[in-house]
Amino acid sequence: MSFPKKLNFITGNRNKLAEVRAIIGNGVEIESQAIDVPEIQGTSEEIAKEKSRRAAEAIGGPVLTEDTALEFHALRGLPGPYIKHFLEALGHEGLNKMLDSFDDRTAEAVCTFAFCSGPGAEPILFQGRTEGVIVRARGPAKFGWDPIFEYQGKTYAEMDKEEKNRISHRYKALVKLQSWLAEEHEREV
Ligand SMILES: O=c1[nH]c(=O)c2ncn([C@@H]3O[C@H](COP(=O)(O)OP(=O)(O)OP(=O)(O)O)[C@@H](O)[C@H]3O)c2[nH]1
Ligand SMILES: [Mg+2]
Repeated sequence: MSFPKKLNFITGNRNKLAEVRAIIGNGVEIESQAIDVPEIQGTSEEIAKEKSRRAAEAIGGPVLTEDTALEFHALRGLPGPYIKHFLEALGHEGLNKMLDSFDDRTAEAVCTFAFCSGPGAEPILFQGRTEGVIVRARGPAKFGWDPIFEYQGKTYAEMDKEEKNRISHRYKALVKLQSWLAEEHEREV
């Protein structure tokens, strides 16, 4: 497989795209198409893989996709990859209330990128995790559940962009993706 000089990040989420571009910098060109790829049920890994397979089929070429999960430890990992629907239905306060009867409010933000080199190819996964605590909303509500995910005393929403992008689940996954890209490049030259 030839080393991808450009990545076509298929996502309907503009905030994800902005963070990916900010974290990757000038290393690799990130193109994007906002195609709505149907998402299956399953683990984060299964969902991420299938999303990239379907995106590769849809555009007939190499793609990068990403799936984000928010795992509440007290709920044994739920809502996990279904956080989007829980957030839409319950909002920040509803997600907090889900944990009010538990002592444990810890959670993990999980980002799983999948690179699929084309229709029929097996996707490769790059996962990053950041541990935090679910708190009552603090900070501007610009991106999903950022205001209720606290990491070392600050919610993601209270951090400036650079600060979040140095410690986030997405940053950690992109470090792995970038080192894979560098290895592929080494192999080619
Ligand atoms: O506060 C947040 N900080 C983040 O860093 C973050 N990353 C994702 N999300 C939200 O979590 C759900 C994942 O669902 P998701 O992975 O299916 O994403 P999506 O459907 O928006 O886009 P995509 O599937 O087209 O890529 C969606 O509600 C996203 O808005 C975040 N919220
Ligand atoms: Mg989605």
